[in-house]
Amino acid sequence: MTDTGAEFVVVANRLPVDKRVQPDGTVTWKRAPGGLVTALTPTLATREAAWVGWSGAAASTSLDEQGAPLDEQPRVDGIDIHSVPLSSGEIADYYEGFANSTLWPLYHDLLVEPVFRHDWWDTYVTVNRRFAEATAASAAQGATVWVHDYQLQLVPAMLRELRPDVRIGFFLHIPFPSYELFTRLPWRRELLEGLLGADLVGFHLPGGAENFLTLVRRVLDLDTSRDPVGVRDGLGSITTGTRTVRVGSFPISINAADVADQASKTLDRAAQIRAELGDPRTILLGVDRLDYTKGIDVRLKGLEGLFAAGRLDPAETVFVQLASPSREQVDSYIAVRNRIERSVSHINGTYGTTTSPPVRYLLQPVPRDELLAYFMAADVVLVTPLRDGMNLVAKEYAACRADHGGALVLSEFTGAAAELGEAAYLLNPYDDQNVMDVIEAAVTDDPTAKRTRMAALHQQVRDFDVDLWANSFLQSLAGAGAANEEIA
Ligand SMILES: Nc1nc2c(ncn2[C@@H]2O[C@H](COP(=O)(O)OP(=O)(O)O)[C@@H](O)[C@H]2O)c(=O)[nH]1
Ligand SMILES: O=P(O)(O)OC[C@H]1O[C@H](O[C@H]2O[C@H](CO)[C@@H](O)[C@H](O)[C@H]2O)[C@H](O)[C@@H](O)[C@@H]1O
Repeated sequence: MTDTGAEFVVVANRLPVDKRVQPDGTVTWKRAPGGLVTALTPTLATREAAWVGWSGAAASTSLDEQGAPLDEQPRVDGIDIHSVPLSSGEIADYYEGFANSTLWPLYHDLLVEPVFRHDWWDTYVTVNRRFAEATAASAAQGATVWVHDYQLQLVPAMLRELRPDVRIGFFLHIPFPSYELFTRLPWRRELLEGLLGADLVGFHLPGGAENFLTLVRRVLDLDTSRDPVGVRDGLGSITTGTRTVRVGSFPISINAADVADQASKTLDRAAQIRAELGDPRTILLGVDRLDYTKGIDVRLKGLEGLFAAGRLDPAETVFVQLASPSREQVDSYIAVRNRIERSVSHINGTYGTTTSPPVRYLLQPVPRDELLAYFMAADVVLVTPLRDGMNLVAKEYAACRADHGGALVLSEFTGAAAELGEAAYLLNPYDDQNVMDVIEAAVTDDPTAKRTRMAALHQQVRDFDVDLWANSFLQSLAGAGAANEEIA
């Protein structure tokens, strides 16, 4: 880190680098390509930048005099990496506990029952404070700080307390729930007050922004705007003391030109994948973290129904599900994995032969190039979440298909449906009949109609890419911060 600190600081639960410890104990850090780091690369490249986050592993370093693990600060590709250490107990209570067993299910429509535990909350506060302190130490005077996601909702107010000179933006990557769901939280006031430390609070969809405005008005009794919030425009506002917090909708996207370019180099591998799968008439594909929100079981049930009714022929159809292990210590994730694996076995046992099972299921992340080759090989991609903040897989598939081949089946309950819903094959994952009808239509529809739909999807993601997301958020933040600084 420079002596004066960074002028742009990203704060996210995850670091954009992987830490490797060699057998001799030497530590190396390698950039890990992820959605957020790709999105922010142009911004990070043009400024003195720092990234505050967690390495993903329990801290193995020694403890300081307060008993907290010591942190690490490598510089990787010009970014000051500030690694916030978490002990294994903190990972259990803050990450697996409060973030992923309380907030995640509550914000995703109670798909599983959230667990409310005061000891988890206490650790969430402690860890958020550690992130805020690390950020305060790494930011230059007047820096712009962009805090990300539900794991760190207390950071904006904690950071403002420590560093009133910095501009603070907060972006939530998952859905933001209604008053009725959110107010179940025993700590509803604290979480809202935490977010109000920001100059700008951003959501994917206007609905999330409007839920936030309603909650602030009703729970904290503050003055807020009441007009509908627009997309990248028409910001809402909240008055708190002498400050105005702006509230907006900024749908995240991908670097579509880059994805299309990379995908165009995988055509040989795509042809090889089709051959390896037995050259079926139809390849269906799912790509997800193994999460109960993603509706992997929904698509399996739909497929089974279509096989059972003779509407799709299992001898001519292969469904490939690429699943990445996720949050594996959390009970609800263990349960959904068991459900999915039972269903895969049942379908293959009932509708397959020993040499050609209709479902191919992989529980491992695949390399990026391989993933793009699967997108190019797929006739239909199934994106069927019960609830999802955005869903970048849907956008990546649309970006890959510059050839206008393939078809996208997309759940209404994804953020992506707000932009891709007209040209995708839209389904309601809660309606078994509709799931079957829509998957069947995407397989059997007239090829010209499919090409028209994919051309529209591809154009949409080319026109609204990730630069637009980052730039529109940061421009709104600059405006919101400047207005507050004038008053101060
Ligand atoms: N390289 C690779 N990327 C994956 C794999 N599975 C999912 N991804 C990527 O992970 C991201 C998932 O983002 P999204 O659909 O928004 O869902 P999220 O998991 O809830 O963030 C996308 O960029 C996917 O391409 C995999 O097996 N390999
Ligand atoms: O860090 P993990 O616990 O392994 O989880 C991975 C990320 O999952 C979530 O992704 C969300 O953000 C995407 C991009 O905005 C969006 O498309 C998707 O709908 C969301 O589910 C989570 O929000 C991230 O914090 C996690 O790092």
